[in-house]
Amino acid sequence: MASTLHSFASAADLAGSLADKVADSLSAAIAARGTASIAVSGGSTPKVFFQALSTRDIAWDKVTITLVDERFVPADNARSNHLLVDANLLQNKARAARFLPLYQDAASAEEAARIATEKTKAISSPFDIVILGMGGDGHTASFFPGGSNLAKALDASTPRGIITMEAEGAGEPRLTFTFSSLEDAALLVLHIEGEGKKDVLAKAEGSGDEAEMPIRAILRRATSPVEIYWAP
Ligand SMILES: O=C(O)[C@H](O)[C@@H](O)[C@H](O)[C@H](O)COP(=O)(O)O
Repeated sequence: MASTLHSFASAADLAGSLADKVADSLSAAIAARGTASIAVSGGSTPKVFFQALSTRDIAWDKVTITLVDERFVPADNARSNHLLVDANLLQNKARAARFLPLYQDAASAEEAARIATEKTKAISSPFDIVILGMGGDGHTASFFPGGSNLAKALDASTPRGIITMEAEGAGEPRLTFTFSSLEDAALLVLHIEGEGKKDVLAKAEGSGDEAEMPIRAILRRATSPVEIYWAP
């Protein structure tokens, strides 16, 4: 599917513009269905965007927020994406939103993925909004090169839901929504920042296997147009 690059002079400009776009999309979904859903990524990039979005005056009590992926750690662990969202997005007006975590206090990541899949089925699909990030290795979500479940994660026929992923660059075992869960969001955003990530994107947009740079699956096969938000 096509992608559109939206470039900004600064991270602050990008955050404000993306927060406005997301708030408008959430409000449109609420007007149409009475509810709205958004799946966000963790990492270091989204923090300023989360803070901007948290201030937007929309019907947050009608919004369900979840994560694109999560490290298999509890929410009090510094590596937790839940902790990042709690500290930066579930603040201000967005405090009224419902948050569905992926991490579950289970005996294994596999059991946590099974439970999280069941619990997130309550979110209507497709997502209204998905915000993806991208690592320097071309991963997105927890679709890591060499990942234990990469083929299953990227297979369009894999049912929607959450699966585990282990990979050299991933740290802890990961819980991640599948490609099939993310690729048809009404608003599909790839949020990256820095010259280095722009170079990684250019390489990903070139030829090569999806397994080498899994972001290629989104860029090449997503049903929805990919809105790429970039700032230096
Ligand atoms: O759990 C995570 O880390 C994210 O979901 C992951 O997919 C992230 O988006 C990329 O790794 C980019 O991370 P940075 O924003 O830190 O570069």
